[in-house]
Amino acid sequence: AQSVWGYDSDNGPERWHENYPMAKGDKQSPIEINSKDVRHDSSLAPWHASYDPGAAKTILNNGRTCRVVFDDSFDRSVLRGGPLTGAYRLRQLHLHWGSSDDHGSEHVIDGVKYAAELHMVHWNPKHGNFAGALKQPDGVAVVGIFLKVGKTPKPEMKRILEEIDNIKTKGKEAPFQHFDPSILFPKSRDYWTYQGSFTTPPCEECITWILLREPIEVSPDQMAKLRSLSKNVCCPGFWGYNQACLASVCEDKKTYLAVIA
Ligand SMILES: NS(=O)(=O)c1ccc2oc(NC(=O)c3ccccc3)nc2c1
Ligand SMILES: [Zn+2]
Repeated sequence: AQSVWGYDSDNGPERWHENYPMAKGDKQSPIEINSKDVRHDSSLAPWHASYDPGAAKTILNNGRTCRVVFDDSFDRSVLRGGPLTGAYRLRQLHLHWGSSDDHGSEHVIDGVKYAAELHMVHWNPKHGNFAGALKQPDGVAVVGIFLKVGKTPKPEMKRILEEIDNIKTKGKEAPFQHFDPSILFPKSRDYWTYQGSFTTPPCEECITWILLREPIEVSPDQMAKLRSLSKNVCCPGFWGYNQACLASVCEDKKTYLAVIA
């Protein structure tokens, strides 16, 4: 259906601008980062996150990704420093992944596509609410963490991925409490930063990106678990990058259904 955006040829990034004019902006994300073009800015401070584990509320499968939602009704879980002025409130975190380990991240670093990319979305309370913050260049700050498949997976990722079994179908939401997402941060706080946008519609150019240089590791079966989320939502919705794997699964199902039919 043309009306719903996605990653197919008829509703993909090349056509998002038809419904979301911002998609044709000059500060669109994601981008490729080439170390040779990166400039060191000595005026940048280190960034700091101080999250309250009690702020975690629910985990939901919105038909595109799995999203953990936090209480952002006051400065309870905030991100400060780095390129930011003031405290930005953590609203949600979600992931982007692909159908195989050689792709899936949205940002590409020196030609490297990681298996997945985790986004922690924060907004600037000086703009009143999230919807207001979307309209401001300093409205939103997203910390991006790259995930690569390895042998020493981060045990903390387990918590999110274990929950996936409870939100198998689109629209499913489950309680997700007592969770401090800063346990997902890699050892190094090194980061790249740039002014960009939402990587999916509405593509608003309101994001200060803070991309962590050091990836975290997940195990092969943790990646499979993430991809399994796609398997159970075989609908033409807007799955995003995992559209490919969903399509393959759908394809299989269709073929399978065709066989049944
Ligand atoms: N990949 S991204 O650039 O981080 C990205 C892209 C698109 C997004 O839409 C939203 N909406 C909410 O969080 C939201 C949460 C609750 C209510 C309304 C909106 N967050 C996004 C982050
Ligand atoms: Zn994202």
